[in-house]
Amino acid sequence: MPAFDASHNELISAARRASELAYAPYSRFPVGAALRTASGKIFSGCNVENASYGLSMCAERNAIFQMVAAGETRFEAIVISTPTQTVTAPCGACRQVLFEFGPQAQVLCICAGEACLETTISELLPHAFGPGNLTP
Ligand SMILES: O=c1ccn([C@H]2C[C@H](O)[C@@H](CO)O2)c(=O)[nH]1
Ligand SMILES: [Zn+2]
Repeated sequence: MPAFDASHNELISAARRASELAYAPYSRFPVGAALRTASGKIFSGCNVENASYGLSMCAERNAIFQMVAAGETRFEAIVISTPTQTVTAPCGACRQVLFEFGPQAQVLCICAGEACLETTISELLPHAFGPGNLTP
């Protein structure tokens, strides 16, 4: 079954809710992310910026870190939500971190407009470097 069939509505609501909690006073670009783990749990995150701009953290990585801190290391699907007219796909740093914990994961990017992007980590990060490369 495709990863977005069963509970995509729940993930979409969680990602939208998360974007409302974004701390983005500098970019004014709120992002929310919500992922579903292999065990069926949902974790979400928003972007959290800082006056020292470079310390800002993306929504996607915050959602991943919530998952890991709760004892899970595998996710199957992630929704990324922005209140814009065009969709936002994860940045390069997030693609790398997403690959670590969900190399087969489905990715759905949604926005306030009609546009959406349904893709995969492997499509977003082809020929990825990952844990498998470290084993001889
Ligand atoms: O996929 C993305 C792209 C950007 N941001 C955040 C980082 C920064 O706080 C703001 C503008 O880049 O949006 C995310 O959270 N996820
Ligand atoms: Zn990012």
